Amino acid sequence: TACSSKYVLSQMHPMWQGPLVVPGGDRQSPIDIAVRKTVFDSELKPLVATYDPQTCQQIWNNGYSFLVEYDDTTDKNTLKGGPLQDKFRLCQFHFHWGESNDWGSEHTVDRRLFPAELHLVHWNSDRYTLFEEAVMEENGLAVIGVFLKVGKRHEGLQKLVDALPAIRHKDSIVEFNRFDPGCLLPANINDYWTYHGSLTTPPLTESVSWIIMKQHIEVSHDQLAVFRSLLFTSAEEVQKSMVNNFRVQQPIRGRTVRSSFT
Ligand SMILES: NS(=O)(=O)c1ccc(C(=O)NCC(=O)NCCc2c[nH]cn2)cc1
Ligand SMILES: [Cu+2]
Ligand SMILES: [Zn+2]
Repeated sequence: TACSSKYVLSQMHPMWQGPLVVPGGDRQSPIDIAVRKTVFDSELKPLVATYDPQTCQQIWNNGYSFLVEYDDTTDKNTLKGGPLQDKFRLCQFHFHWGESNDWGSEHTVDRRLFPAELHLVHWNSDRYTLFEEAVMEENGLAVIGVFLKVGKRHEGLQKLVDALPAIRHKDSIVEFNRFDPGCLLPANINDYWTYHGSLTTPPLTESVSWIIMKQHIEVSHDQLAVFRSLLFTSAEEVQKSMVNNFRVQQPIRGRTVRSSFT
């Protein structure tokens, strides 16, 4: 496993990440999960994720990543339990990845980097009526993070991979239906780490209950290579490959990462 010391990532950070550290921000993401410093919390409940593939709407390149967006005007795609007090609605999922298989994830486990990380973004529909409201509130969002490793081909991911050439440039969008986000979750979703943090791209708001899965999923080298064929740039601009779209890690600032397993 590649450790981050082998790859001292350049401190130069593309402006898309926004400032390296948000002034006054003491709950920023991503972070390293130092396993021996995590605290087992027996009160953490099993996670209950219920998703309806029919509510999948579009896939688009927003210039940071590619997003698969769901109809979140009803309670068809919900997440509850785990560390959450309320019911949350899936709004979108997206990934972060590197230019090579040696790095790409935003979170790390004992400094171990993964080639990519999936984020399933949910907002608190018990307390708010719109994502845009929830994104500003401390208990507004819940994001499930799943690490990707290079190995066998992920059959469920292929439908998504096949749609990527159509959204190569920034701001391109295509209709995308009947995709079950549940197929991207690991077999066991009850072993996770959880902590309070932020969005990892602007607006970087400290409104996220992070739920990072202990178990990774596997995708093939070729599937990941298609992610890297996307562009940060729009059709008129000089082409820049969409790679290394992860934020540098942020100070833990005394936060505790809880684990649902011993
Ligand atoms: N990397 S990360 O921390 O997980 C993350 C970073 C930024 C955003 C964000 O800014 N997200 C806007 C957005 O997703 N807006 C959708 C609006 C919407 C509502 N309903 C359907 N789409 C979401 C997640
Ligand atoms: Cu900068
Ligand atoms: Zn993300």
